[in-house]
Amino acid sequence: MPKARVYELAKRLNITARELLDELEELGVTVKNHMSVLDEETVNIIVGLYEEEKKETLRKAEKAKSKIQEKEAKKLEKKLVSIEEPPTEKKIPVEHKARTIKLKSNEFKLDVLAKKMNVPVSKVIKDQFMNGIILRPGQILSVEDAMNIAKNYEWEVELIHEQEINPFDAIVSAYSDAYKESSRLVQRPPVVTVMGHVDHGKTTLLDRIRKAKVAEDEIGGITQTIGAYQVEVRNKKITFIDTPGHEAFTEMRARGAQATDIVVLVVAADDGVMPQTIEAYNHAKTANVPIIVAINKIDKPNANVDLTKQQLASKLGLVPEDWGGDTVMVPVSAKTGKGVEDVLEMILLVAEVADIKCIPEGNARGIIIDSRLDKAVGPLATLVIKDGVLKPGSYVVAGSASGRVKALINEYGKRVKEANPSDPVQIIGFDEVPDVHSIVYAVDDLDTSRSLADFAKSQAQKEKSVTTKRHVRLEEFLSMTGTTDEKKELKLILKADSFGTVEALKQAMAKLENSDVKIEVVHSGIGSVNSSDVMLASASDAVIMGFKVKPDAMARKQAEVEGVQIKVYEIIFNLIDDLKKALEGLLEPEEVDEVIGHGHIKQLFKISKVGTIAGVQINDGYVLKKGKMRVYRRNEEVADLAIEVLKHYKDDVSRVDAPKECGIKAVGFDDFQEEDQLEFHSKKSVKRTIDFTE
Ligand SMILES: Nc1nc2c(ncn2[C@@H]2O[C@H](COP(=O)(O)OP(=O)(O)OP(=O)(O)O)[C@@H](O)[C@H]2O)c(=O)[nH]1
Repeated sequence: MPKARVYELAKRLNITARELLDELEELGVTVKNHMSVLDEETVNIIVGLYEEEKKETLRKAEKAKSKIQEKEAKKLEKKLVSIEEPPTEKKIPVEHKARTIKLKSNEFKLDVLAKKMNVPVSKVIKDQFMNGIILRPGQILSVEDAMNIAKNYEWEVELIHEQEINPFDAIVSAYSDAYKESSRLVQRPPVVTVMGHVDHGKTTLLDRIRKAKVAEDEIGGITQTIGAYQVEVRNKKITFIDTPGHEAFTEMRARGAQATDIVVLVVAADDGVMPQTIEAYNHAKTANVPIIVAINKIDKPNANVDLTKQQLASKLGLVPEDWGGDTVMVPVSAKTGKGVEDVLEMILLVAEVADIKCIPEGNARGIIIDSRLDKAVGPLATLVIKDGVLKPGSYVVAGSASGRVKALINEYGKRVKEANPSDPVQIIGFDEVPDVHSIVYAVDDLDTSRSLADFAKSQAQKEKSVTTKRHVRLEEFLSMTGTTDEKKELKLILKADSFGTVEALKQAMAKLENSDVKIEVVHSGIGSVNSSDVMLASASDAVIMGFKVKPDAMARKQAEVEGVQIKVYEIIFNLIDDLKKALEGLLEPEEVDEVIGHGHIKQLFKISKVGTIAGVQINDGYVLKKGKMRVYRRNEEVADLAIEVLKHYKDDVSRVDAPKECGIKAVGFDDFQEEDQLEFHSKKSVKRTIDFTE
């Protein structure tokens, strides 16, 4: 509405100029007299106020009429003739408990909020105007604004998260639909991951293959490995991924991205089956990936291929073909090169049987196996293509990272014009470093890639704010598996202090199974619960049970992130009893321990008669005096302590938050060292991931 003089506007509003002047004064608008000109904004606000008030009054009149409350209706109608400011609402007494209004994301509008608060829109506008905030009827509000406005009337606003449509689902289902049309599929080269126990020769074998198969001049072009390379054997390609460990392999799977088609399990013939051989095998097995065993170091005088085979059969159930089994085992020496050709031949053979296919054309998708920020070119991601063709100029998205491919670089540092299924390739062009192990999709245009990335970003933020339990918990096993007729299966990862105990536990567990429930030990091993166990549990939806072992610091953190439950026991009876109850659906959710923060010791103060006070920097979260703290030194837990004194400067406090510093005296412990890492934890009756049963 254009500018107007006071008397003109008053006329339009059917009130006297005096009334309008009073109103303006109340709103804090200074005007001289009834001839003063009001600017456009003020006119709009006043008109909005009156119109809203009129509407509100009409609504009330209608309502009153319909309820045959004649008196009220007449009063209100009368009010319409000479509209006055509604009597200021009485302030709700402070002791009145704040009420909650639940709004969907599309309901953050002034009118909706006012209606839900049962306050006329005009009043809200007026009140906010007094606070220096200009609102208009129908205005869309931010969540924060809505909360602030509501607070004035003793209301709280809550955002209802609606089931959002995940735009990535449409892309994924387009690929799965295409996979259903077998005529569209063609074979692609196998992608191979080499796994095995530390020092059994994974790197040497990969290097040997590369040297044997890649022309010298190309090797010369490699300035730094991109984490994958391709070789050609009898005109057929094989891609090797140089994953840093089997955790990475399983993490990809946990994210729904299986990069690997075949696993080569390297076992040194002079050392045999070792704990990480078993871990690696279990990762490959749960991923349902064919395994070829490379029995390595056969050049060594103490190499014993038969003994290794025996161990593979007895410990892993992998029986070699020459003993009547179905596992391909190849004796090799990565050092001399003997048998390496056989490994490659076997990979091709297994690949043929496995019938590895892809959608050869169309928009590409791939799996990121490495990513980093390069000083010269910015975000850099290495991926292995699964389907389609990726070209420079393609628009891509990987989680919250998006962009346009500026350049594609192969493993020899050369720019390439396209990358086809199973090719490893580096992408330059993402706007941020994409998460390693996420899936890259090529899309039609920049808008699509940006909006997908925005969606991923908002999802990630939501996930951060809501602690979701994503995996099975012992207490809820029966209820979570529902009421299907199928036999219910509780998946476990079992870690103990000795092989004997593992075996004893497995036998005891077998006795617990009945016609309705089955226990599947996905992986068992000795030693502390590590991040590999957590990733495997996450990928296979298993609970981790530890007997006389504890999770290491990394595993704890990862379990929190992945929502994996770790239960630790000191007494066999308790472990078995818990399992029994879980299978019978009788296990009560218990009070659990929650990690609330981390810190490290910066300085030590030794005070006679008192003991050692640790000067602590809180890195994240907070510390509670009534909580406890675990002390880690070189990644090993050295103590779990109650806190006797918690000080912030000179004050005794009950809590200190990051990034503050504080002084801590622990109960009965003075043996701190500078740089000890601290993990603060506290009991909570809410369900969490790590339970210390004893
Ligand atoms: N004699 C002999 N030594 C080998 C052979 N393969 C590897 N080695 C040696 O074994 C040691 C470990 O080999 P790597 O290739 O580093 O083993 P890895 O499995 O990659 O080890 P991590 O990366 O630490 O897990 C090195 O000293 C190699 O030279 C082999 O076939 N014969």
